[in-house]
Amino acid sequence: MVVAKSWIMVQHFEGVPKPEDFKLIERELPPLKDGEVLLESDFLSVDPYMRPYSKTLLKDGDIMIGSQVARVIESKNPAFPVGGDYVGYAGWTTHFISDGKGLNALPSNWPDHVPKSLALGAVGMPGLTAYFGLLEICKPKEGDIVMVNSAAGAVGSLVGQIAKIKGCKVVGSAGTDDKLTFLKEIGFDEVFNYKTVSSLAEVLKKASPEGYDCFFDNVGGKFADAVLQQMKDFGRVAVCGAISIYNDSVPSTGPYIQPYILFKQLRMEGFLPARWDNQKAEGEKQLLEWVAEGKLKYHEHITNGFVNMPAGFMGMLRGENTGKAIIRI
Ligand SMILES: NC(=O)C1=CN([C@@H]2O[C@H](COP(=O)(O)OP(=O)(O)OC[C@H]3O[C@@H](n4cnc5c(N)ncnc54)[C@H](OP(=O)(O)O)[C@@H]3O)[C@@H](O)[C@H]2O)C=CC1
Ligand SMILES: CCCCCCCCC/C=C/C=O
Repeated sequence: MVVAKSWIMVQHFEGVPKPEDFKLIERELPPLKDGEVLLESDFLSVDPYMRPYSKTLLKDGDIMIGSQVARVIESKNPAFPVGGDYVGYAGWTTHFISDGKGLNALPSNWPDHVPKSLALGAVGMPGLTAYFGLLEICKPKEGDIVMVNSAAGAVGSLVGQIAKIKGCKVVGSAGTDDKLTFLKEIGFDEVFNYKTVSSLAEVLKKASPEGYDCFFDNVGGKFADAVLQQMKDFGRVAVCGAISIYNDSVPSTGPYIQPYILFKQLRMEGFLPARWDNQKAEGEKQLLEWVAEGKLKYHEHITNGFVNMPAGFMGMLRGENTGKAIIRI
């Protein structure tokens, strides 16, 4: 008999998620039926999408959405042997039963020295987001100038490095000076702390007086408004995220962006990595290769203990993470 611990969302978040919005529950899992497997989570992911997606995908009392790297500990399905590692989307839970649908095996050539938690980060959804979002939406060319915000995070830190691999100049922003040091270490050309600069417009102009060819936007809101005004003609904007407005209860209004898009003839496109599911294996292979060769550096912000998962999530939204925010059981 296995008892699964899970975190539920007690009530829909109002503004910034708070500790009282989460509750830890325990459930006894039933015996396995034929075709089923029992998995135990080793690493769980906390991601910004959980905040906006909770509004549409969850109702009060549901288990929080999310993914994990989990190990098969009992199997009644020969396709999923005991000991196998899979990425699952079972939510914030220590154990779960699956019929195998939606379980994704880690790439077969996963090197021993690469932590399996990277299947939730640099070689997982955030990695694929950076890879396809940058290459397919921004379409960077050698010599292009690329701006990325939330640059020290899971996606942004990879975007900057992939842009460098492609021969671009990369400008990145983050919310602490320690994060700026990290960005310089992984190869960013120009960096700034958006929380301490007196004018976003000025710092963006100083970092690249000629403007920007590509903008990989993780933040949205006023930050995006400032960058859009400094795009070069025919610039490409990948709308990846809008973390600066996910917690807004009332939608804010900003400058209307159509004139910048029109007169600079910009191309601006939102995207979700599932669009490239048919190329997922190729993306994972390239990311894993770059990681194994040391061309793509990764950093993980590990929170230990399932009991601390809400704290890890709220901390990530506040900017406590450098690199990918991970919960280790
Ligand atoms: N399109 C897609 O399919 C995907 C989109 N995303 C989006 O990409 C973005 C980054 O995600 P991810 O890399 O996983 O997360 P991060 O690892 O970057 O963590 C979130 C970071 O956001 C920054 N942040 C928080 N609040 C603000 C704010 N008000 N203004 C500016 N920055 C803020 C913090 O860093 P700092 O110290 O710099 O403030 C924090 O560390 C998010 O918007 C997310 O929703 C992610 C994955 C897939
Ligand atoms: C049931 C869980 C759905 C998880 C979807 C993950 C896709 C991430 C897309 C992110 C968008 C913005 O952050």
